[in-house]
Amino acid sequence: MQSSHTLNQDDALEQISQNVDFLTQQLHRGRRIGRFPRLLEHEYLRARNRRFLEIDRRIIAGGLLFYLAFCWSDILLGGASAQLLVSLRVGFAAVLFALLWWVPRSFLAPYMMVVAAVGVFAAGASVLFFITLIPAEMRFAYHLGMVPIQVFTMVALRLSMRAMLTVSLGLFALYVLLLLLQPLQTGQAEMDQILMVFVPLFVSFWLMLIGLGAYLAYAVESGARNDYVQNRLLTLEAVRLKVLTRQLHELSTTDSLTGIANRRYFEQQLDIEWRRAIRQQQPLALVMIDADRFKDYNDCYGHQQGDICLQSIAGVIAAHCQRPADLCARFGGEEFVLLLPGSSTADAARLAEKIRLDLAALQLPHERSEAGFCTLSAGVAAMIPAVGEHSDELLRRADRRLYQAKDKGRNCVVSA
Ligand SMILES: Nc1nc2c(ncn2[C@@H]2O[C@H](COP(=O)(O)OP(=O)(O)OP(=O)(O)O)[C@@H](O)[C@H]2O)c(=O)[nH]1
Repeated sequence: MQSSHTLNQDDALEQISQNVDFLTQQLHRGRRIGRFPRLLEHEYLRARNRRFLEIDRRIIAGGLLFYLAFCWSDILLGGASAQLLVSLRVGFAAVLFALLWWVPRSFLAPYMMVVAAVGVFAAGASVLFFITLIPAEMRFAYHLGMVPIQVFTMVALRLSMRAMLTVSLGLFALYVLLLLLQPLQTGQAEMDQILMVFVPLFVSFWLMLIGLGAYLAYAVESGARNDYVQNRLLTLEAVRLKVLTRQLHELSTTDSLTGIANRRYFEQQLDIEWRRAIRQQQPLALVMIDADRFKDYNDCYGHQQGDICLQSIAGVIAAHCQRPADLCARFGGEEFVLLLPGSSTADAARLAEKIRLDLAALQLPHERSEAGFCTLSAGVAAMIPAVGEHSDELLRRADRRLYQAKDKGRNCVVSA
């Protein structure tokens, strides 16, 4: 007989195995940063965003401070627009700081990577906008300002490859647009000659940086996805181990035929309760129960039917085992025990009598028994144990009374 609890555990193990197979497949698929199947992708993005929020809020704050530090260049190079540039820079940084610190984390978490990508894009776009405001001969310096922004996008933020490429190519496109709309010429021949060399070099340098960034983002993202799956597998293995340990514990303490505790577990509990009874000087009661004429039952109805009968008897006994400390167990063969901490002999005898009557009420046919149906005999004993006494004494007393019950003609409870 398998308990529903065991079935649930088997279901849980089956579910774990399916999940392990599914995740292992993800590890072995060809494309390393392709999206996971829908649900897993959703969970991955949630976990990634949570980590991103924890780690990268400080990095973004550092980036913003770095961005703010360039107020000095606005003042030095901005000419008539210096004040405007500083105000725009400080205002922009303040808005992002406020967003990072005052918007609740729980609200920001799902969008953190998008916020970071939009933030860095806006920072880059602001620098490009500043270029349009400063004197022509100083502009090239601000072109160089795009380098730290690109590096920050690539390295510090650890954006997904898609986000990194979107931000980088977006800024690059804006830069090209700016070059088309606002030629670099300063009107100074020597300066313009240098810029003619500088700009193509800068453009190709930037494109190379984006290529390198894409490769880095690919490596980081595929590693992160791999780690995520490996971590999920480790968690599943830990859960599997827990379920198996619990199952092993149940197997070693449960009687496989009846589903109630086995003798080994009973003996452990008897030892524990015996010592507790000594400490607390409380009574400990034991009922030994034996099916009557069970050899005849087997001979008459077959061993299989005998097993079913033993399950019914165990069911009746278990139904009366209601207090948390009460324990019923199969002692062996057709013999059962009931351990009742805190119960007196009279209490335990009353309970044993109820069990006897309940089994009789089932009227399980047994043509070779005196009653014509299945019955049981029980011996009851209770003790307030003293230091130095052994729990075997309680077992002996209950067993002796069980024999007395058999001698009295069976189908009865003896408690004195
Ligand atoms: N079907 C079945 N029978 C069992 C199991 N364990 C023990 N038995 C049988 O239970 C019977 C016990 O017989 P006995 O010890 O002679 O006692 P009894 O026939 O019940 O007679 P009394 O105890 O004197 O009433 C034996 O025939 C065992 O084979 C079991 O798991 N399943």
